[in-house]
Amino acid sequence: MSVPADPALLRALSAVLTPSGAGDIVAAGLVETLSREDTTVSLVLRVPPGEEGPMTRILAEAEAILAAQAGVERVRGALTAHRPEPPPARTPPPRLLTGARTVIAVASGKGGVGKSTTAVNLAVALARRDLRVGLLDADIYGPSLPLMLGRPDHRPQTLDGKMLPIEVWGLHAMSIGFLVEPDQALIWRGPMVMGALQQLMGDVAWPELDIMVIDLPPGTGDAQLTLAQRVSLTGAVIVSTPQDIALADARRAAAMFAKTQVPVLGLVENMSFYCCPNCGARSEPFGHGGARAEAERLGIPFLGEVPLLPDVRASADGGTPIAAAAPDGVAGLAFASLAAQVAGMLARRLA
Ligand SMILES: Nc1ncnc2c1ncn2[C@@H]1O[C@H](COP(=O)(O)OP(=O)(O)OP(=O)(O)O)[C@@H](O)[C@H]1O
Repeated sequence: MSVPADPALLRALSAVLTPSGAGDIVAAGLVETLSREDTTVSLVLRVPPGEEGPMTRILAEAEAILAAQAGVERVRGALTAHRPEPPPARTPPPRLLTGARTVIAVASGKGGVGKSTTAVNLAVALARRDLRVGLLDADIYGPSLPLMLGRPDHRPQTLDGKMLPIEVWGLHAMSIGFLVEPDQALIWRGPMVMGALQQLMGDVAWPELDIMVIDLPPGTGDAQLTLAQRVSLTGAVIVSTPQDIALADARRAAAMFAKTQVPVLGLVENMSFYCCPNCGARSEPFGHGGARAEAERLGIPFLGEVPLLPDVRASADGGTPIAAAAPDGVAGLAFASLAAQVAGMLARRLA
């Protein structure tokens, strides 16, 4: 059976430039089909009008790149004539959050893996690197940021019709949780979801920021896709626990970002191992190494392991993120390392 090829192959193809040299063939939409059957990969490239000559060379280049990928033994490449131009699309709605130089989404395929914990601590660790950092809790189904930041009862002030983000732990933060009563069940119907997200992004007086960290809702549904389309995401960090079931969901999240052409900055393994707070002994209740192996399989960076520590939960519940409460502890250092890698990957955009 033929299946869509994994995101690593698509990423490999993005090294091939278009005939004009402006952009790559993936971003330019020239990859018509990329599928895989066991060790055989099939590739069909679309020929833009008048580019038949250079596209033959580009197809050969793309075939050579695919043939060099792990697990690929045979590549079947073909060119196809250009499609008729689609009717002019309606003007797309304006992009949101344009005041941030970079925007990264923290995502998970599954709830409860520590996505919000990672987003908050990553944001705090980035702010500790003297970056101007925003944190947007877009997890409209279960906003946990107000509690994790120690401001469960905060209500935003407004200035000139826009809400002011809260300033806490060196961050500028906003959450849907600041707008609804605590414990109020958030049951959103489709159009309301985008309305709420639009409000969080467009109706807030965000200052100029180096990095906006968005805590996405868990899963790979409409809210995540819409957000990826409305915000120019610089990249995504995927959080998983080591179990196979969480990793399968992480894989789905990676595929979603590949589909929306958002680069995945890497995979973080949360609750990776347990450190006994008394004796410091290490154990691995959920197994170990799964996320690293999965990252390798997907061809994305592995961004490190965050330990399962009672202090991480206690400090989140107590409103002081562990990256601020104990930056030199084992979890604080894990988040500092994550922040250093993310800042490194964004360095060109932040220079
Ligand atoms: N490394 C860790 N060590 C100990 N507790 C953790 C760790 N990471 C997360 N937790 C705890 O696990 C619970 C779930 O974490 P969190 O809310 O961050 O998950 P989530 O993936 O954002 O969930 P959802 O998206 O469903 O809200 C919280 O109580 C949090 O304090």
